[in-house]
Amino acid sequence: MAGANARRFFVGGNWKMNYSQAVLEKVNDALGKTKDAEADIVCAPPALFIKDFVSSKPSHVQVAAQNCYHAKEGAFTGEISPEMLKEAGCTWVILGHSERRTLFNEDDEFLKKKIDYVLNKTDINVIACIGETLQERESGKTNEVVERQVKAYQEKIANNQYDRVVIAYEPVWAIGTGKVATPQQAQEVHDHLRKFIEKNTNGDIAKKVRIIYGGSVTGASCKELAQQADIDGFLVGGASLKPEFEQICKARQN
Ligand SMILES: O=C[C@H](O)COP(=O)(O)O
Repeated sequence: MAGANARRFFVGGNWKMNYSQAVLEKVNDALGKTKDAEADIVCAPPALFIKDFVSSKPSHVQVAAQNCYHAKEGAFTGEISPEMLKEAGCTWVILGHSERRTLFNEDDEFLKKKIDYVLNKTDINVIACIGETLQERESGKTNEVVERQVKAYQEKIANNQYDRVVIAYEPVWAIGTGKVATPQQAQEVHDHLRKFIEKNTNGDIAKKVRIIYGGSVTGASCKELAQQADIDGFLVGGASLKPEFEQICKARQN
């Protein structure tokens, strides 16, 4: 596999359903100190507050939505289209987060429609999430599960669209639990995923595609994870709302 440095470090901050004026100010303060970070930094506020973030964030930070629907407009109560997100200032969207899969029953078939629409009808980029549950890991099914989830996305990603996609490996048992995967556990899955992507595409794409890790990443755990050959960044939940997000954005540097 290519050295990790061939791929630009990527750090996503998923605010989930958390927001207040004080949080916005705190996050912008931390982000203001990341101008020298050698990383793509992309934050995802709750949809209602995207515009507030767009008008207050530092210019080097990009904006993501946490979800979208696979149509431009219409009778889809409660949904938001990628076109609307773009108009609000988003250049990325998170798809298939485990909370969407588990709490809102989004399955691979549904997510295929979303990634297909976003990649082929808009120029928005995708953070495509995957990850196994604790039960799946304990019964030795991790690789099988992540392969199935990645394969579903891959059915809709053309070879020339991989630069618009970041794969986020987020073991469900590590999300919001404080139980971060060990660097070795994460590297093992990332390496497996890269080889799997290569099998379905080619070596060039596999070398270039970014695979990031998510699940209880903190300022304390980010450094060793960032040193792993196939970990190209992070998708951060809780810590993306704290001053330590600066440290996470610079995990490869310090
Ligand atoms: O999207 C982010 C992940 O769900 C990780 O969340 P966490 O860092 O709070 O565990």
